[in-house]
Amino acid sequence: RRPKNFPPGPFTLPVLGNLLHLDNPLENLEKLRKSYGNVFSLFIGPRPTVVINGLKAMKEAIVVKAADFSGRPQDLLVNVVSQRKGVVLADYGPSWREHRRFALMTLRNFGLGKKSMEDRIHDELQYTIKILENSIGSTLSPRVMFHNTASNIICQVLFGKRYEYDDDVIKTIIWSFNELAKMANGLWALVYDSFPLCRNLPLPFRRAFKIYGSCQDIAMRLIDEHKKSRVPNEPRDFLDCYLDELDKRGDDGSSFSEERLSNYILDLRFAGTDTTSNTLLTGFLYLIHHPHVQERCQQEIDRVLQGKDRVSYEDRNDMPYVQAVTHEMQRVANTAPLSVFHSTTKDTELMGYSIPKGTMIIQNLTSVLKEEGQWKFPHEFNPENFLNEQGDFVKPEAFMPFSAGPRMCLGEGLARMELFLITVTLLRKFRFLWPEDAGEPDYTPIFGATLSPKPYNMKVQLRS
Ligand code: HEM
Repeated sequence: RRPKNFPPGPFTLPVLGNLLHLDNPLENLEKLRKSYGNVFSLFIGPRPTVVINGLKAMKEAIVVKAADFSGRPQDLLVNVVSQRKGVVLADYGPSWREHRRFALMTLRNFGLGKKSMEDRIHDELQYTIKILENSIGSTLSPRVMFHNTASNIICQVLFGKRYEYDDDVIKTIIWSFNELAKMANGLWALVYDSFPLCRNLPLPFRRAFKIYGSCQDIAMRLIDEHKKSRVPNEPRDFLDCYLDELDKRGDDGSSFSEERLSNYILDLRFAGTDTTSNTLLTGFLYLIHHPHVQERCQQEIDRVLQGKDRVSYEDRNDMPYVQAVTHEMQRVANTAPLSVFHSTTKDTELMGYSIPKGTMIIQNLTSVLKEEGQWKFPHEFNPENFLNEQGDFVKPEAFMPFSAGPRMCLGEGLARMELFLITVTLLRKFRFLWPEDAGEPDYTPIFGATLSPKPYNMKVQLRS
């Protein structure tokens, strides 16, 4: 039963609630939005859930009433498996806040350290360039390449280390997180989430605990290695910074601990890899099929960089067109279409509806990134969405791929730097083409933990 003045929604089935509506989530949520408006409700099994659509309702919830809407559901399989620690799934409260603040400050300070964030990105790009150079004259599937680039950049930031793709550590982490993502979207997670009495039974969801445990063992080994080789107060990476912070805090009862660090680095590695790599993968698919956009970027890049040996993040201010393109790549990639689920922290209201404490909240970011009235060309790939009449770069309010408010993506700065530096470096050196025998491109995305394009191949040419 819907509580009094709860947002409207479709008829619910016993036990299943509205699960059948989530079969093809993005399409079905759009249909429901058309029937019930920008704020509607669903039952995921027995769990009441409110779906928020469109810029106006989204802002009211996550910006204006930020504190009311910034919780995370705490009793889903994924939370229990990750022990409600880390940062992505941690509930709104002092320990989440402390950890979030620490990560933001640490990531920002990397720009000032011996090896800046830009250096780390450029170092990794040398490997990407080598792969592309070796592929000239043949075709290449860019999925593994972009995934490896994004994974190694975040690993360099977190552990000061890069991994070859066949390294056992990274293979285990990738495999484990893929399995966990599949399980989180599958039937057994639903049984776990909906029927608490089943939780202690030896059912297949117990495998998730084992898989997460093996990742945590790897994280603990990395922490031990760092403890042996570190010089206090001379941090090489994020992990060293956290260990310095632990020294500083001592046993003051704060929420910082080695165990929490292991959850934390797994969270950051996970949140910072598929998101960036799938954005690049989709972005390059569109660039390949819009050669005039690729060429215009190359002209701007050549003009601004001239004899410079590499692009710096500062250069973006002189490249309005490239900026518009990287933002448009993100808008169409729509990599985290339903954000990360939120939860209400107290009884509250949204657009006149009453929403009780503990209600699960789904932010339909797709509905904002493609909202008619907010964009010049909501349904096509067109960098003009980010350019004004004078050709200056402008960012509309509805550009929300990182969400907004206090839970907004913590890696936004790093992700934006990566997208700009990688796109410019690769477009400066190469031309990307569609293989003649590849048929028509299929832009239909695959829905998973993040949205990704279907696998595709590309051809690479060296620019003279
Ligand atoms: C194009 C790349 C990326 C996109 C589109 C993206 C998108 C998002 C979105 C939509 C959220 C949920 C915000 C909310 O709940 O309201 C999020 C959260 C988060 N992201 Fe990202 N992200 C990207 C890259 C990264 C990177 C590189 C990192 C690593 C440093 C990262 C770390 C995080 C963390 C830690 C959170 C949880 C924040 C919290 O709960 O306080 N993300 N991201």
